[in-house]
Amino acid sequence: MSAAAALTVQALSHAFGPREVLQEIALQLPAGHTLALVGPSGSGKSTLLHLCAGLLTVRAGRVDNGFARTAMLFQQPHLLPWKTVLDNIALGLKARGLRAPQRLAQARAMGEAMGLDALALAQFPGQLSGGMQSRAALARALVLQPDLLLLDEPFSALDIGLREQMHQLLLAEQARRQLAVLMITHDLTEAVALADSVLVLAGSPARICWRLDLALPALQRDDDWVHRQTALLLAQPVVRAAFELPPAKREAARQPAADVTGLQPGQAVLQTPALDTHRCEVPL
Ligand SMILES: Nc1ncnc2c1ncn2[C@@H]1O[C@H](COP(=O)(O)OP(=O)(O)OP(=O)(O)O)[C@@H](O)[C@H]1O
Repeated sequence: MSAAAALTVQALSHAFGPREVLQEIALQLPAGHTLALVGPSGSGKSTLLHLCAGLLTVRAGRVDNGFARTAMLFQQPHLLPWKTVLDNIALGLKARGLRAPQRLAQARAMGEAMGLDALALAQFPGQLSGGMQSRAALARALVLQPDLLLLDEPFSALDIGLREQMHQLLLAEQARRQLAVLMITHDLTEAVALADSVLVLAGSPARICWRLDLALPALQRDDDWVHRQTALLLAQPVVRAAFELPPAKREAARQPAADVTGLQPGQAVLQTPALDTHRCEVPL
């Protein structure tokens, strides 16, 4: 992977038949960064992720994926029920042409790093809890040493404790190497906990209507910080309108809009420079 590797999306629009879903989307995701896509149901988050993954054909605009290896995690773990957990994790390595002893050793090491012990690795997916299956799915993706990880809400069905464990595993992997992550989530707190930038998609067709840039490294964020930033994000009228929420009543709505960048169609507006705010990098 070159130091300048990035996923770049420019002027991306998409329609399903006559229905326009996305309009003029632009984003850039460099190595080591995390971008979270949030927005109301049906706003086109999965469509955007699938266009980035090459699962849908780009018809208007551009998606340039400069990363050498991309992996994707879906809402469901999609493990093969007739293979052991270890074999599931090793599956992608077989496609890479690794010999059996090598791929099983790498799969075992990654499974263990994800908290799967020898017993769990020897079992079939149906014998594992949902949380263990999610760990296996994450191990199967990470064992391929991707430079870019696309996450389609893989943690949404997990309880709060398991979800936190998965976050820590992901952050540890990111700290180890320059893994870029593009994630969809319905959970604004999760987005603020993990992402360097949160992009809010809304409208019909959807555009990026708001961007929140968070300079504090994810590993240094504590619960108070995450909740404060989430409250500030949720207090923004544009974000509330995106989710069809009534106007905010809480104190957060009266606080200055720290750490947020509102994007009007065609222009970037830096609301209030704050310590944690990056310069807006969305090419419009
Ligand atoms: N293959 C398809 N054919 C036709 N319409 C589609 C297709 N896939 C998605 N859509 C429509 O495109 C719109 C955006 O869907 P998409 O799944 O991208 O939204 P989303 O923001 O990911 O939704 P959710 O948060 O509920 O998962 C929706 O109206 C959906 O019905």
